[in-house]
Amino acid sequence: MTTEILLKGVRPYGEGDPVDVLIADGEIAGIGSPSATDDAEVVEAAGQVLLPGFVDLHTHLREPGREDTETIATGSAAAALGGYTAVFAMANTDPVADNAVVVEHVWRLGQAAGLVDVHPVGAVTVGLGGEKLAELGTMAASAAGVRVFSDDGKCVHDPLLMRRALEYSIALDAVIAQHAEEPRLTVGAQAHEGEQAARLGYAGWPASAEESIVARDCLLARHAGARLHICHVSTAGTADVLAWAKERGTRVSAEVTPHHLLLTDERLSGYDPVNKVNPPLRTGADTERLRRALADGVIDCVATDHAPHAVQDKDCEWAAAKPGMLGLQTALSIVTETMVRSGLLDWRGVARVMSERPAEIAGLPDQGRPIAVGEPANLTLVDPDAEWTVRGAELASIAANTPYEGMRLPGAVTATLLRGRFTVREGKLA
Ligand SMILES: NC(=O)N[C@@H](CC(=O)O)C(=O)O
Ligand SMILES: [Zn+2]
Ligand SMILES: [Zn+2]
Repeated sequence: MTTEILLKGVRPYGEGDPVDVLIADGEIAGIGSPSATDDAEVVEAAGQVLLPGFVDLHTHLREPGREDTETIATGSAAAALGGYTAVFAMANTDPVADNAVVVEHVWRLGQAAGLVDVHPVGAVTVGLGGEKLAELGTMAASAAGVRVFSDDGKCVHDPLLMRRALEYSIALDAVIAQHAEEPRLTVGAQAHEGEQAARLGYAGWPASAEESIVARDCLLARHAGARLHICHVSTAGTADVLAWAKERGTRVSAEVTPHHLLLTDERLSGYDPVNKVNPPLRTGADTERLRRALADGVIDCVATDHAPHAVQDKDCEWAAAKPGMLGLQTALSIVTETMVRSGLLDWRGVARVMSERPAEIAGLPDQGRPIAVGEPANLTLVDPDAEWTVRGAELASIAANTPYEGMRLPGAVTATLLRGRFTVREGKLA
């Protein structure tokens, strides 16, 4: 038998009076004033909020291929420190995760690291080439049990191929996650198409390049009766399209990143490529609409799009820099800032958008579960009153490309439990 853990004085979902929560054998064994054995590990957690462990549908762990920027072990550490108990690792590695061998490799490395369940996302097309469907069936049947497929980084822009992928996904009970970017509309694009890009002289990435693909794919998914997930929604217009599609019963879900909830293209005046990301930072009106869409369920969940990059790929001229920013260790704080402090979500709502909905979308039976006796102890403890200052060099990722460098942020993850075992304790890896 494993040692029991007693979390003292926590508030599940930030609601009601403080209770003690007993964890034994990987499960929640008691809530209220349960009695623990003498050798139980007691954690004084007065005032802290207990949430189901976070689930990230969108992360880039860079292994295999770019282990100089992140590995599955270092990315797992960043995830656990960020309160995550499961993450989905995108397929745009080198080699691409477009076959059973690569996805099984990623799954096994994640289990060996043991800090978070790393679920590989399988590529939709061979080599992310957008020309030929990958073997979705063998990836689904592999030890990794892939249920989320995406060419993220690239858009599956051929409508016939997208239609076939959606049709094929039904039999696998899988979901196709689309990076919505019509490539013909974003040739050479460097920034959100608008006043700011015009002022800085950057080729623009128009909102319609995202919205047109989202609308098209909602129609394709509805026609096929398949499940579609939209990656990193970045525009107000996409929220409108999603609201319309959901109203008419389309099986579509969507995620928004913390950075698209907080940051705008006004940041680009500093010419610092740390702010370069795909899709680009949009306008204040977009962030406002995205926050409301997340609060009212038009957007289902938060996903980090954690995208580590090497110094030489970021510390260079804007046009040559790679798009993407770190996100795993700052997500909870950005959500606290944009959604909780603003009054748009309570902690019950945070549990929904950071744990329950992503677990449902990906079909994970043991994640995003209620905080109740007999449920698996995949849990996150949050200090809602804590503040901390972001230092890229201190984050667990190998890369340090955080856009929040030096910012003071609210909300801190103090502990994470995976199947009843601490992966993080007192804010540090256990
Ligand atoms: N978001 C990004 O700007 N970059 C991602 C790819 C992606 O999510 O499209 C990456 O892999 O670096
Ligand atoms: Zn993408
Ligand atoms: Zn991505």
